[in-house]
Amino acid sequence: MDQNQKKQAVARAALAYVETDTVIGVGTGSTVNFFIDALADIKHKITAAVSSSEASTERLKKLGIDVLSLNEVDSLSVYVDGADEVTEHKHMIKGGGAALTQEKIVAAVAKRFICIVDDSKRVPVLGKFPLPIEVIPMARSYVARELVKLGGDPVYRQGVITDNGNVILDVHNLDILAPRDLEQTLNNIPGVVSNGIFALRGADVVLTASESGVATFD
Ligand SMILES: O=C[C@H](O)[C@H](O)[C@H](O)COP(=O)(O)O
Repeated sequence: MDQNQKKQAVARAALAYVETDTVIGVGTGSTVNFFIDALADIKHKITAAVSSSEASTERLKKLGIDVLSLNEVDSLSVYVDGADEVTEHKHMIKGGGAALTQEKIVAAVAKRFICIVDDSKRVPVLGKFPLPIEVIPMARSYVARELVKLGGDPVYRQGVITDNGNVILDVHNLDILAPRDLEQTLNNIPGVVSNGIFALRGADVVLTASESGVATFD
């Protein structure tokens, strides 16, 4: 099974968490793209979707799935999204596709977060994947200096502007042994819009595809 087949298998497994007649939250990325494609087969089952990026909104709409703005809904039954890294504590790094801020907001509204990954994303400790941080453009250099003080090695993601009009710093070499503390510390730096640690609100269920099938961890 190649990586795309694993992504497709785990995306299809997530359909079991889609509740009838509810609005669901949809993440961003290559794994979620397989989920959106699979969702099209059962689109009559849901009321609509709330999306975490322009890319996912476009894909959902193309497949005839209604997309609502988050301000139009009070609750989401479930949020389905991929991750760049996930631990056994269901803490994640996200934002490889620069969609972290809207992903974090949509996930916060959802009753359950279903994380869908292939086995290459499972890690014992977060941090090998450079940690994405969305930053207000005029604060970029200041935030970078603060990140160096925290022991990180920030790299400006050239040519990328987020859906919110901001920039991304990818932080290498951070020791993420206490993800909830670091998530909070990073949130407190003026100019940081959000950071890619999802630990204060981690996943509720992690579905992992490997050669032997899809494993559920909840
Ligand atoms: O900003 C992007 C998101 O956090 C993605 O969910 C994450 O990067 C995983 O993407 P993929 O499924 O393409 O590996």
